[in-house]
Formats: sequence, C-alpha cells, structure tokens
Amino acid sequence: MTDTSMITNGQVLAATPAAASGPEHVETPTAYDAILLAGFGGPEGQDDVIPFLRNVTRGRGIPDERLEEVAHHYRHFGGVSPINAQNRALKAALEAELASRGIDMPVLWGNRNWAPYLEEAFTEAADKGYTKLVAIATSAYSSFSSCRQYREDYARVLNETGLIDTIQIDKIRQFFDHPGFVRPFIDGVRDGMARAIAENEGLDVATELQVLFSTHSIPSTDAAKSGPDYRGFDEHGAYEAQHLAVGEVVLDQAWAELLEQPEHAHLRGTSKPGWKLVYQSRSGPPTQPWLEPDINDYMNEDLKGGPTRAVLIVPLGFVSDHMEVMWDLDEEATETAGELGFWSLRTQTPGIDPAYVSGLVDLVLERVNGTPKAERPHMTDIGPWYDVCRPGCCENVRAGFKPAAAGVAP
Ligand SMILES: CC1=C(CCC(=O)O)c2cc3nc(cc4[nH]c(cc5[nH]c(cc1n2)c(C)c5CCC(=O)O)c(CCC(=O)O)c4C)C(CCC(=O)O)=C3C
Ligand SMILES: [Fe+2]
Repeated sequence: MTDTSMITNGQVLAATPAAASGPEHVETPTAYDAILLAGFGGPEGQDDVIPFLRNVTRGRGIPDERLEEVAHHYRHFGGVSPINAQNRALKAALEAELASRGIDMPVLWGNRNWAPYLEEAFTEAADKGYTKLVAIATSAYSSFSSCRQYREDYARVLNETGLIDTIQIDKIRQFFDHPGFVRPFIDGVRDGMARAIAENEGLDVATELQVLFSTHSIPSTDAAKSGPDYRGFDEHGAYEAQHLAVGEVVLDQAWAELLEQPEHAHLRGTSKPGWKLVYQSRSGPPTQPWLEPDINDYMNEDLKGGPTRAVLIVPLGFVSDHMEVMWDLDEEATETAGELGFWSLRTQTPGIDPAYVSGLVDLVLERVNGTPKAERPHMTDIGPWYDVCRPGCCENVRAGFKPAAAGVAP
C-alpha cells in the first residue's frame, strides 16, 4: 500500500526518515480526474517578447545583453515562438489518442511563462471539480530547469490560487529513455545517416560522419544537483548521464536499422559514425561555468581540420522544434558547419510523432494503473526513472530552496 501522505503539494513538512525513503515507483492504482499538460510558454507577437523574457528570467541574474540577444531571436520570427502552437497540437494529439483508446480523461494545458498560464489550468480544474491531476511536463530529462522548476511552479501557483489543499498533483516520470520519446530520434538518425550517405559521394561513414547530440547547456552547479545524490552520478549529475545513455542507444539502434536495409548491406561489419554529446543555448554570466563543449566550439575546435565531411545535428534534449532548435541549431550551428565545409542535417524532434504521443499516454496509464517497475518500458540502464521526486532532487543552489509539488518533502 502506498503511503500517499508523503506525496506533498509543496508544504514544507519535516523530513522524516520514512518520507525520505518512500517508494520511488508508485505501484498502486490512482484515479486521476485529468491530465495537466505543463508547458514552458512563449510569446505570440512582438509586444509579448519583453514581458515573456521578464517572466522567464525573473530573479535569475541573466545579463541584459543576453536578453537582448534572445529577444532578437524571437523578433526575427515576428515575435512568435513556435512553442505554443506545438503545445496546442500536442494537446489535440493527446486528446485524439485518449479518445481512440476509449480513455475518458480531459487534458488541461497551462504554461510556466506565458498564457495560458498554469493559474488558468488549475482554476479550470477546480471549477470542474477535478482534485487529482497527473502532470505531463514537456521536458524529458532531470535538472532544475527541466524538472524541479515545473514542480516549484505547481506548488507556487497552487499556493497563490489557494488550491494547495484542494488539488493533488502528481507527475509522470522523466521520460528521457521511454521508447515513445526515443523512437523519433532513432528514426531521424537512421534516415539522416542514409541521406548523408546518399548526398556525399564516397563518404566513409566510420571516419567522415559525426553525430552531434545537442542539448540545452545548464549551469554546472545545476548539473551536479540533477537527480538524487545517492544514485552516484558524476559531477555533471543525472542530466548528463541521461543524455549520454540515450545518445548511445539512439545511435546503436539507428545504425542497426540502417544495416538491415538492403541498400546499406555493404556497411555491415564496418563501424558506426563517431558521436559526441554537445551543448547549446548557454546564457548566464561568462564567469559562471556551464556544461560544455558548445556545439559551435566543438565543430570549430575539435572537428575542424580533421577527416569530418558531414555532421548530423540531433536535438536530443528537445521535445519539439522550439526557438532553441530553430535559432541555435537551424541558424547558428548550421552556419558553423557550412563555414567549415561540412554537409549538415538537423534531425527531427518528437513533436507530435505518433510514437511520442502514444508513449505519453502510456506513461499516464502507468500512474493510473500503478504499473510495477519491472514492467515499465525503458531503453537505458539508468531507467525507468522514478515517479516521485526525491528529497533535494534537482535543487537550484543559486536560487535557494523553494517548495515543490509532486515529490517527497522537502
Ligand atoms: C534545460 C532547459 C530546457 C529544456 C527543458 C524544458 O523544455 O523545459 C529549457 C527550455 C526552454 N527554454 C526556453 C527559453 C528560455 N530559456 C532561458 C533561460 C534558461 N534556460 C535554461 C535551461 C533550459 N531551458 C537555463 C539554465 C536558463 C538560464 C536561466 C536559469 O538560470 O534558469 C531564457 C532566458 C534567456 C536565456 O538565458 O537564454 C529563455 C527565453 C524555452 C522556450 C523556447 C521557445 O520559445 O520556443 C524552452 C522550451
Ligand atoms: Fe531555457
């Protein structure tokens, strides 16, 4: 029997030994009233850009030059981030998938940084009498920005709206290694390798093609605190370990599927391309260490002058083609590759790929059914990740402690 008293909505409870050692995977069924799709949010016109950036960076010490630079990325696209349209499409796709499986669960959508805000979603839930929500945050990995910040915002908004004691919110596990999330990357890398071969005559895949798995850089202090301490990850924490593990699986599986194709049979027995986990979209003051290498620096410093002729740019850290993908990869990294004379291709994000959408519904059903850990699909050795975030998980040592929902207190 699961002790649900240890699952808190962000009230600061005394950390008892029992709370700290509660189950990681909830293996008892829970009847949820609705799904909360929790997004980042983005501006939808030029007038939204600065207020949106103020929301994102509130109290965070991002230098003005960086804000201006980022504002320029949005301005370049008419002040419209693609992210809200992508979440509208994801919501519709989830609703269609639920309906096709005969599951009667409404999907509420709320963002952390722009309308429709989480406030609206929680208020709607309360108006409709929903008291148990399961959250899908549009973010696959463990770190402050990709997990805990969503949980802190649930707690903050539930407190601000006075709903903290009315609505219980849980979350699906971080899904970095769930087959539904991983499948679109495998497809993209397999088809991208085939295109690299087709479009670069005489390409020696083993030495001349590089696969660059790119994700959002985060401050090194955040990386160190990502995931729980007791898992024994190295100084870059669960965040980097998860990406490395998924990148390896994606390339191995994509390579195996490529070799199954008759037209690529001649590659059997040869080596797969080289690969590297690289980072992008760094902000913060230059004095603050962030995860490296930057994707552009890696190409300019490590690949330049070597045998590389072609690069696949794989947005492994991103669930959809939002601004960091459209600007930092499709504009900047693509330009860097071009300057170095490399053929390049940016592969797809999950978006509303049917595998991803049905995987998210499977993840919700895991919580509804209390699926035993042993039966939960996962593609790396460090998964399946846990349902209930652990004490201290993904803390932000820069901003200090804030209560967070959907986890074990504190
Ligand atoms: C790990 C991670 C994800 C992935 C997880 C997830 O998906 O949630 C992510 C997503 C996103 N980040 C986004 C936008 C921004 N992020 C910023 C700032 C920051 N992100 C950080 C990390 C992450 N961010 C960090 C450590 C900072 C520094 C501030 C701090 O110390 O916490 C800033 C401020 C300017 C700047 O610093 O660049 C902006 C505008 C958008 C919307 C894009 C669109 O509009 O399409 C999305 C999806
Ligand atoms: Fe960000």
